Amino acid sequence: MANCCSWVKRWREPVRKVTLLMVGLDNAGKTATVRGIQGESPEDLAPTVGFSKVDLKQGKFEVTIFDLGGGKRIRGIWKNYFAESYGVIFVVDSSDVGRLEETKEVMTEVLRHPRIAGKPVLVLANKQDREGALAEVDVIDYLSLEKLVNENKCLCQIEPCSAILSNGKKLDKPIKKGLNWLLSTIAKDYDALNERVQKDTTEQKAQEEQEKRERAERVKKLRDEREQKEREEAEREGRPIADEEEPGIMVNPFQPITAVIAENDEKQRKQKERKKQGEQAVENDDKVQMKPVKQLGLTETHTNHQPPSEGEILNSYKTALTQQLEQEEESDQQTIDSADSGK
Ligand SMILES: Nc1nc2c(ncn2[C@@H]2O[C@H](COP(=O)(O)OP(=O)(O)OP(=O)(O)O)[C@@H](O)[C@H]2O)c(=O)[nH]1
Ligand SMILES: [Mg+2]
Repeated sequence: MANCCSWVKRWREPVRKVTLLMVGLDNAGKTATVRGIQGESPEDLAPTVGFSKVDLKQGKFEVTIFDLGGGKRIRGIWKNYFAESYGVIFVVDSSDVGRLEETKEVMTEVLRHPRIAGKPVLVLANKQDREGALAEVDVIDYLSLEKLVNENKCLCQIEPCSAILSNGKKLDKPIKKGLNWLLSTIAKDYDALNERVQKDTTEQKAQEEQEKRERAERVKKLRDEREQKEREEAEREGRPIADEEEPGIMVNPFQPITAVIAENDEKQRKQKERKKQGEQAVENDDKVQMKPVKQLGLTETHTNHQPPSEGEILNSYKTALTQQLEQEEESDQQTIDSADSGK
């Protein structure tokens, strides 16, 4: 009867969405672990550049696991995933004693982060199949794990395991046990965790938006300053202001300089030709009828449409190049932003 009641209770439980973070140093075995959880063989692994996202169903849970790259240069993006995580899986290479100090530093930083502290943590002491791998107690000792989780009020379980032993059909038992512990711990405190996740993610989004706005303003300010400087320089040197120049000599910033020079040479040649034809026309007109210069407007027109000097060409090329660099800088920044936000 009791069994029946608990089955009904479980059956009536709503489906819960849970996001988990898989972190740890590079080469610890995170991707191998995730592959096993997915029911795949942990073969042909390559270092994770950025992150990979895995969705799976575990009983009443719809689980999303973010397998984050552990390389030194990638660790900076981890914090972008803290807000939305309900729990953490920290994978440790128990056979690499030389990196346990680094592991400890990284783990300390993660657990004491305000968006992680207080959340449940599963530590997988991986690569137990390797000779010389540290036993569970030694890993706890090396990492001062008890102190660390107590200080940060994280519920914690450690499982000695071997991700490599999962084989498509069967997940390494300790990993399975650990995952079950993590999900049931989250389930017990789901409402509070969920509320915290919603609040933290909203705050993080607002913060990201604010940073984006500030960055856009900084870029705009830089551009305005540059344009102002260019205007002043142009005024001082008595040459036309860049954006008021004839659009014909505006250079396509994606062309090589040789193509730009050739294009401008061609323009100059055509202008010279037009000028010559114009002069001939005037001469012919003169023969027929003398017209006042003002009416012809020839002198004025020629002054305005004189072929650009080499300096002007170089200047316009410089402007175009600066604009291109600025665009590249902006798009670089956007690439960094999207890598940062990771999604
Ligand atoms: N012997 C042994 N090797 C393992 C085990 N788990 C992973 N490996 C190996 O360790 C190497 C790194 O595994 P990954 O899963 O790619 O490591 P990772 O933590 O995802 O590394 P990054 O993506 O660089 O952060 C691979 O060659 C795996 O085959 C294990 O339990 N035992
Ligand atoms: Mg990986």
